Amino acid sequence: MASTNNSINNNKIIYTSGRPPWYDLSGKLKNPLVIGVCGGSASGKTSVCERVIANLNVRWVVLLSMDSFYLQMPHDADPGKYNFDHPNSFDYDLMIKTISDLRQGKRVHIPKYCFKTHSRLPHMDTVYGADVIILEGILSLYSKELRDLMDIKIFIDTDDDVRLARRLKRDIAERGRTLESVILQYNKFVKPSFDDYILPCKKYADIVIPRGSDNIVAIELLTQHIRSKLEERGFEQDKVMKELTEISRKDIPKNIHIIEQTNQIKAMQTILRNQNTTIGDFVFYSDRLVSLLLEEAMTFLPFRDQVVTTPVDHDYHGKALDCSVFALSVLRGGSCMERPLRAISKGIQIGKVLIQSDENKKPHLYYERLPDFSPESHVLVLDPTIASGASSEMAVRILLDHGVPEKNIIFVSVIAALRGVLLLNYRFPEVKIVIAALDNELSDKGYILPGAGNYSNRFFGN
Ligand SMILES: Nc1ncnc2c1ncn2[C@@H]1O[C@H](COP(=O)(O)OP(=O)(O)O)[C@@H](O)[C@H]1O
Ligand SMILES: Nc1ccn([C@@H]2O[C@H](COP(=O)(O)O)[C@@H](O)[C@H]2O)c(=O)n1
Repeated sequence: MASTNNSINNNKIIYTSGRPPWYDLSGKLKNPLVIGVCGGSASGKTSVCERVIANLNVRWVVLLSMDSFYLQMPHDADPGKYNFDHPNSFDYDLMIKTISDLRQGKRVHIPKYCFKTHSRLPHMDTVYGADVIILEGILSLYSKELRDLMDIKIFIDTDDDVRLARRLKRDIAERGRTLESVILQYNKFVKPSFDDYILPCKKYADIVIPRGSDNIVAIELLTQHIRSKLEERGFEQDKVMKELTEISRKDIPKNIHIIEQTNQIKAMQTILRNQNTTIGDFVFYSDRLVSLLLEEAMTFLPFRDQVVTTPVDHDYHGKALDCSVFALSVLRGGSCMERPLRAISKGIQIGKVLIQSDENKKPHLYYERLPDFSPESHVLVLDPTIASGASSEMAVRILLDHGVPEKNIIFVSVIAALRGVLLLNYRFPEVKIVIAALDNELSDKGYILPGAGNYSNRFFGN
């Protein structure tokens, strides 16, 4: 598989093209489309999936490989005598649970597998739901329970000789094998298991694609079919984007709050946006502006009435904070906002997530450390910029996954691009978004324009 992104466990990659929106315009969870792609080893399953994903141009696709679900080979087993092509080599229970959880929009942990050591790696990948979930693997259509979770079942039918030739090349180059070992394994296990278990799965397929990724016509037809199935389910990305771009600055939805553009606020922004501003000044004015933003954000927290007695023995009818408040810092940018937050909110617990975009500007979760959220928690999300809105969506989704209600989330950002912030609001209409500035443009490279450049680089000086 081409390494367009993500986590590489030696040769196989869990491809997650972007992250999910999960919700329709009314905030309801959408049903993702689950596709199973089966076929012999090196038939081109992964290559076909990649082509379909590229053609589809849907934002949220998860491509899982059955290889991630190989059971641990017994310690005393000889890899040369072990049948990796038998159904018993796979953890079907985990596969079924994973696909079923993903269908429900739940977060899942996917094991990583190493073909060189024939074992699971200690770390897992965290994957969130998607519009389209694809499971590819030699026996992905073998289990009825798994098939029942699939909306479209595909079999890639590539000539045996072609597959063997490709496998030889790949296994020697990428999986640390010798010519002899590949041929031995092929004759002893791969070919017999193909005949006994894999080929019989063809009868379950809705679509059979001869010649794998060479079959451009079949791939195009499949893409169109998936598109129409997605439309039936209410995934209308193009329409949504068009509607969003038609929203004018005057019709900004009520949960997007831009702080009052006083001269003082404009002056701070001017310093932050100026390319000649020194790091010292950038940090100073960032702290100042973020403090004001956070104060404004906190006005959305629930308060209760409280009466206190003043030192001159009079009652004062005041207010007290009426909830537990946490913060979620979206690293690295969010760390620029932590100091002013700690100065305002004594002892606040700050969770951290590291979300980084790949070369296709798709966000991926690399790290999370979270406090114990509850349905009563209110959370301030700290991220100084909202560009495309994709990583912001992911941060919100993580909170929802941990039981924080959407209405209890307040997203605090210094500068947001119009499109990104509208998209975030579209996905999560109840999240309050508090920003200091709303910029009109987003460049092809994903930079907010006019923007302030890379916020954390300017803050930390690198
Ligand atoms: N149409 C093709 N022409 C040439 N090589 C291909 C083609 N499709 C796949 N390959 C190569 O064959 C190997 C296996 O392809 P892959 O798509 O990973 O198959 P699978 O997922 O079924 O094992 C890879 O090294 C890939 O680059
Ligand atoms: N430790 C392992 C595990 C699996 N295999 C072989 O991988 C093939 C499945 O992967 P594809 O990408 O080709 O679908 C399967 O045929 C196993 O023989 C292995 O060699 N070693």
